[in-house]
Amino acid sequence: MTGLLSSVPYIPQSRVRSDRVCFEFVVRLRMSSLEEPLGLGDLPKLSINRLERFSPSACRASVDDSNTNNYKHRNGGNNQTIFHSSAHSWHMQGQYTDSSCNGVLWDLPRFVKIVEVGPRDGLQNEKNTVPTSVKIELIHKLVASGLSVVEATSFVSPKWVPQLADAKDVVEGIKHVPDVRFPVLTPNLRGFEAAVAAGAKEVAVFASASESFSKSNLNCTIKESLVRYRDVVTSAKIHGIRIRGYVSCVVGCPVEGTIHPSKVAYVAKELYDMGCSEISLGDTIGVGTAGSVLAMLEAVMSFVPVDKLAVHFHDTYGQALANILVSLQLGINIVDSSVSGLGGCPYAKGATGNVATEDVVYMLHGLGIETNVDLNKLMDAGDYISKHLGRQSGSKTTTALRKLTT
Ligand SMILES: CC(C)(COP(=O)([O-])OP(=O)([O-])OC[C@H]1O[C@@H](n2cnc3c(N)ncnc32)[C@H](O)[C@@H]1OP(=O)([O-])[O-])[C@@H](O)C(=O)NCCC(=O)NCCSC(=O)C[C@@](C)(O)CC(=O)[O-]
Repeated sequence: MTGLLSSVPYIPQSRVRSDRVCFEFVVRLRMSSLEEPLGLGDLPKLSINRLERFSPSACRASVDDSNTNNYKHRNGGNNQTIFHSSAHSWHMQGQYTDSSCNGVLWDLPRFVKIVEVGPRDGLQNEKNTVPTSVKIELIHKLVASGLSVVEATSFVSPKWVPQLADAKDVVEGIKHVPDVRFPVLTPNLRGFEAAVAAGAKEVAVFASASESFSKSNLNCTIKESLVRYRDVVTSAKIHGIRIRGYVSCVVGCPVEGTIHPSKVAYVAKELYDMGCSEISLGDTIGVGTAGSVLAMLEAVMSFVPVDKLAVHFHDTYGQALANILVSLQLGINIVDSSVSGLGGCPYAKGATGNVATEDVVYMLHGLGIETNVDLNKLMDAGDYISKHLGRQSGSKTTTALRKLTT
């Protein structure tokens, strides 16, 4: 038993509670000795869903000096204010009160990398196929706003996702754009090879923590998908191509309901161990809350370093920003989002769009966190695609700000 206990990972004491250690021990033990991930009934009844009270560590030094006066300096000057300066001071970017230092907001990252998934996740679910030229123009506008990673399209079966059947042409239309990363989704080696042939320099594979969702999204079991992805990763390494791994249904599945954190940890660890450089955790149907997301992240963080994790929230229940905030507090600094809140998965009925990038940027800038994104230009990109789709932006920030300025 002592030998087994030594395999429990070191956990900083400030973040330890005995039930968490026990939980991690059981997960690790199970993962090291069994091929299958844990089932819901496998674990002793642990109170992992109770919110752990982290002892607030010292606030970031930058919080002390963050206010609207120095925000311009901290943010490179591209987002000082986006309104007429006379009124609406509550909207000022980067505004703090002293409460940010009293332990309510602590340990937030200084910079968050936003992975814009609108052109892929956003458009894959549209009823009417968006013309290639519109997709390319949208990507250019997103890049112009300062976004440095834009997931462009998918090399999946056009029978499964006809909306993205023009993947090759989209990649062709953006490949001259410098200094921006354009990952594309690949479900198998065939998709990977097509992506590379088209000129893609970065790909993403997507597994699921739910067996049912894996079947409906990829037509294979979780295990089979991981075998496929091992081939993709091997090939990606040969080509020197960076590869991201997604885990879908990290909190809930449209068929299975609640997904246990250990199942998510299992798939995330497999993807990380095979060589994915970043693991994006997707709440595909947007059912997570800060409580369930915290439990899930803690389980995953026992196996994957926090700086390799990204979060990907759909906003079906309006919880996405709260979930992002709790993720930031745990140390995650990569956030996926979709311009205008576009999106949804064709194989996840009822799921609405991703959290709107505009709303994420508004929140992050309000917290004094840098993104290098210009909110005005981002809203222009959102207006462009919303106009094309013939509907209002799904971003609350855009809706509110447009009301102020028109
Ligand atoms: C995996 C497959 C292909 C299996 O599909 P299958 O039907 O089991 O496999 P298959 O090998 O029989 O192939 C079916 C047909 O597709 C072709 N095919 C096969 N592979 C490719 C390829 N790469 N590119 C182009 N064509 C391909 C293949 O050649 C064949 O054509 P046919 O012979 O009938 O004419 C299919 O299930 C598929 O494409 N699934 C993708 C579904 C998808 O894109 N879902 C949305 C993305 S995931 C998501 O949104 C979640 C995420 C990532 O955002 C995170 C979150 O929100 O939580």
